[in-house]
Amino acid sequence: MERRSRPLSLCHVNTKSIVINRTHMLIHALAIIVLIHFRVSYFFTETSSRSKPTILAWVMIFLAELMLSFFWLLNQAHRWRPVTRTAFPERLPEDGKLPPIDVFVCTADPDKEPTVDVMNTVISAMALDYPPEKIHVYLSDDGGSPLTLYGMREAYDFARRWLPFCKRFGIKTRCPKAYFRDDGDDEEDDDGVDGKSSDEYDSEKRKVKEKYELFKARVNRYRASGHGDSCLSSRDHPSTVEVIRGSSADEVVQADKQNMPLLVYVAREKRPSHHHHFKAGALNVLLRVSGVMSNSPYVLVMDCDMYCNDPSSARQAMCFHLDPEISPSLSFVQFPQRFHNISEKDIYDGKLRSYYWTSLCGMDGLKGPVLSGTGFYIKRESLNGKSIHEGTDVMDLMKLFGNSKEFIKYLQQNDQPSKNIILGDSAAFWREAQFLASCGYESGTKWGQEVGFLYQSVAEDYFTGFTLHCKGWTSVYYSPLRPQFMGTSTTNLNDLLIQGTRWSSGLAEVGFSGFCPLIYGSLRMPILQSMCYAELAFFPLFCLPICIFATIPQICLLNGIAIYPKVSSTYSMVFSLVFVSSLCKHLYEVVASGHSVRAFINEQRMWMIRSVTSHVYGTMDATLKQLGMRKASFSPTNKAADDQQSKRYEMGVFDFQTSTMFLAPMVTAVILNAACFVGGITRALLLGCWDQLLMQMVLVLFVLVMSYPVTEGMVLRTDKGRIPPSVSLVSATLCLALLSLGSAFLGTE
Ligand SMILES: O=c1ccn([C@@H]2O[C@H](COP(=O)(O)OP(=O)(O)O[C@H]3O[C@H](CO)[C@@H](O)[C@H](O)[C@H]3O)[C@@H](O)[C@H]2O)c(=O)[nH]1
Ligand SMILES: [Mn+2]
Repeated sequence: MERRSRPLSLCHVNTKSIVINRTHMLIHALAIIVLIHFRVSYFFTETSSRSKPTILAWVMIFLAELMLSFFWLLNQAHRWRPVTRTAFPERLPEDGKLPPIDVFVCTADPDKEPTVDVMNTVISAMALDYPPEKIHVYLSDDGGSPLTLYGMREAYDFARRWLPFCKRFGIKTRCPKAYFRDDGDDEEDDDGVDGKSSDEYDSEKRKVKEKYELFKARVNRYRASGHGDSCLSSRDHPSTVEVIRGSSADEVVQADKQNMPLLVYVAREKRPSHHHHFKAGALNVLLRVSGVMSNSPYVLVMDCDMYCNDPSSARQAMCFHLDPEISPSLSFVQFPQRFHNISEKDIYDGKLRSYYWTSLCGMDGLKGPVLSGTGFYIKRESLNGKSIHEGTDVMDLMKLFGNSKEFIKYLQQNDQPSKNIILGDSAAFWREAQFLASCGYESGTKWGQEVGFLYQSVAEDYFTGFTLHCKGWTSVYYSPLRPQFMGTSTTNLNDLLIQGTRWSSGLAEVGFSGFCPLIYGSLRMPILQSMCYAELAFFPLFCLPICIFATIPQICLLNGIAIYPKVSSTYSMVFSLVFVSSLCKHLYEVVASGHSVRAFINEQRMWMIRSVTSHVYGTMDATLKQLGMRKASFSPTNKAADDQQSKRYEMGVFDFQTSTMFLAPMVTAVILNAACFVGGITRALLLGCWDQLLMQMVLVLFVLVMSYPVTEGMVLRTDKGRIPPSVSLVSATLCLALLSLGSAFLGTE
């Protein structure tokens, strides 16, 4: 009795953060009000310094300040009530009573996403610490590549060795690549060998390692033989659905089939004439195919670059999904994305610390975190768009879900999932599966609009989560000490900015659409929650104020136009307060989350770099899409590392091997700041106007110090990763043009 009453999970409100956050909010808000008062009153008082150009500069700076203040306000929503959680998997009911889970892994391109790595993800999912007959792993292969299918068969064979090994010795790192990579002593301590003699463990480990090497070699040989070449067919191929049963019958395997999770390969049909909607489209096909095979009530979604790092995530997620207190409205449990390939120095802020350490904990204290694409356990029912029960009219359901009677039959049996497993020996079944994976299946249905993962934005995760919250579903963020999922982060500037552009475009797309969180969201969810969504949707718009702050005060400085109060006036204190208080708050958050001052600097720097590059292009892309002048695109990030680039990354040296499109705005801004700084100092030395111009000089100096790696890449470095002189030249010309244009508008003389 006593056992039953103990909760499966606890939610702790982070009181200390709340006190600090709200106090800071109050002080900062007051300072902003004074600042606004200062700006507004300027426009209503006659002073000798008022000339048309000065007013123009002031208006621009004021607008930028208002935008920053608005973003700051949105940013406070997730700081209102941060929480953390604890789960108690040991209190779950016995295995027989646990619900089944379907695992979805997506891959798209065997060149950018090395097959062996994708299979590692698949194997780590098969090895989840959960009754194997209740785990069904589906891999969606958007590349339709024979190499991936071959890899799956090999992976299955290896898993027949690997799974019993993990179970027998209580291995925690069940992604073979990670396990053998961290072959050091720490790992063994961590993993323990569960009472088995270490000789036995060592010898088994050696054997398994041999098998793993063999598995890798076979896959790589297949690739080298050219069998896997699928460049041409990746956009044009029929559907394939296959239950993987392994190829080698002669192996002495330690596990019988009963102990292996179901493994299914799905390549949906792709034709140039049909839009395939990228990952969301792939996930929806998996929802349908799995719907007629296992139809588990819960689905774990994983990107192919993110493996299960701790096998207990399924049980931990169930602590929330089976908790009667929160379960009825709970749609998904989101685990953080952590990355295994981030260097000590993390120069590109690849950890996304502010998102995974601050924002999501904050949203968890409201209605729940944003859906973050990978590492989440979602209730299948919540993706149906409406509640379905046995009596629901079949014709109505067909309008929503398409014409598969089989699929609709299982849809209506949502409550008895485990009985549905068909290991498909009938031809009719396979025809149905192919039909569900065909590219024409969705036409005339509500897939992607109301049902499944939504197509509106290339940030399908964000948008799907948003509409779930709009419908009243909630979510939970759980970030235990040992990361449950480990992914591959982008580790060079080029990939990072391309990815950033896609994210910005996907987010801004929602912000600009009829689904704008501030309007559509605030009518359907608590205002604080909608502010959190708006913060993300408008995040790319930081490019507007930052581009102004990177140029206007500088051009004004060069032309002797003061846009900040005199240092001797009290207002200057208020401006300094706003500046320093936001920096201090950020620094505090970085340090309080266990990170270094260097991380703080990296975050500031990357925020500036992104604001003048990927945010700008993302915003433009979203605007053009909104105007119907551009189509959506999703180029998967490159997961195969380049040696030279990796070396530079490890050393903490920026790699500027990226397109001029990304480099030019950065370099132009730095040259402009440097030139105006020199010009401003000279002016002050000659004319002695320090009092008026000092604050501007400090701002410019701050920009220059933060962007030191750009200056270094331009002037001091000679390696391949430097900024090419041609780009510097183009940027210098751009800078000259900007200066003359700016001075023509703003110059007083
Ligand atoms: O047409 C496509 C394109 C991509 N993918 C898969 O989508 C996943 C994510 O792609 P990736 O290149 O790794 O992009 P990231 O920018 O790293 O992904 C982040 O951003 C995406 C939204 O832009 C989210 O879907 C992801 O979960 C999130 O990790 C990968 O498994 C891909 O194989 C497909 O299945 N089909
Ligand atoms: Mn990824």
